[in-house]
Amino acid sequence: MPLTISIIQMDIAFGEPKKNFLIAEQKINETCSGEKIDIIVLPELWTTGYDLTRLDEIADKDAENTIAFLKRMAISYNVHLVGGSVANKKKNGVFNTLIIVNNKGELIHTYDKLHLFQLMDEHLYLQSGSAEGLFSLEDHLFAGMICYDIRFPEWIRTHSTKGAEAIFVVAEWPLPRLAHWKSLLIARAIENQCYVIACNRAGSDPNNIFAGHSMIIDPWGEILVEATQNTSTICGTIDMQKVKEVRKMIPIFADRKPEFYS
Ligand SMILES: O=C(O)CCC(=O)C(=O)O
Repeated sequence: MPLTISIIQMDIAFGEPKKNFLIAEQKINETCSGEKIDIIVLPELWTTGYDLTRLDEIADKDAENTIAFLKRMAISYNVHLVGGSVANKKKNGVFNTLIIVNNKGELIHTYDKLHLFQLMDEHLYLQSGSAEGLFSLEDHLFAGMICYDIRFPEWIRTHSTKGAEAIFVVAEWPLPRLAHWKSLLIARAIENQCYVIACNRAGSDPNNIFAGHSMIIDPWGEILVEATQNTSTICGTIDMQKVKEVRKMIPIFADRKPEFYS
């Protein structure tokens, strides 16, 4: 059964979680007031932005507020949420955590960003995760990835060889590397023969202008929908039959020779 996805490419108020919860709620309300949406996607660090020096103060303790918010949205609008990532303050530090909640309001999975991006000082303020991003919704296996993770094809492959049919990417990807964003996302879709559903943020913060250009790419590498650089919500439909067809036509998973790869 095809699934309709809504990607919320929002601007993020720097270091202001309260404001960002209001923005997200309004956008979720707007996108759910039209056609039936199955899955909503939010961007990376959407409650705080990259206000890293204040994380101790503004990070969400055990992501409690964010999880409660996502559960409330999921039940109110009967929608699954790949609820973006947030600064998540645990006992052993602050993590960049992606949260998935299903349309019954159940917490399905959390994934802590594995690869920390040194160019934006993440390694100085955040802890690296240690577990996979696989999760299941509507009887399909998906994977959640965060921004810089897409530069590590082996990490995405770890998930596609375990059966992921779509990769959800949440990001705050800066404008100067827009060409990398597009090329990497398309490459990940083609080489893993899966959908790539990528949600970037819009706007700017004191250090960066962000690229926007959220998109949905099919398993053949075709872009189905793509946002501009501006704040917007884009919708598209994915059909897992297409994943089966492409994987049958060019059976790369059967043809792999992992014994030769280091
Ligand atoms: O890899 C890049 O160029 C951007 C990565 C990034 O912005 C992030 O991981 O937050």
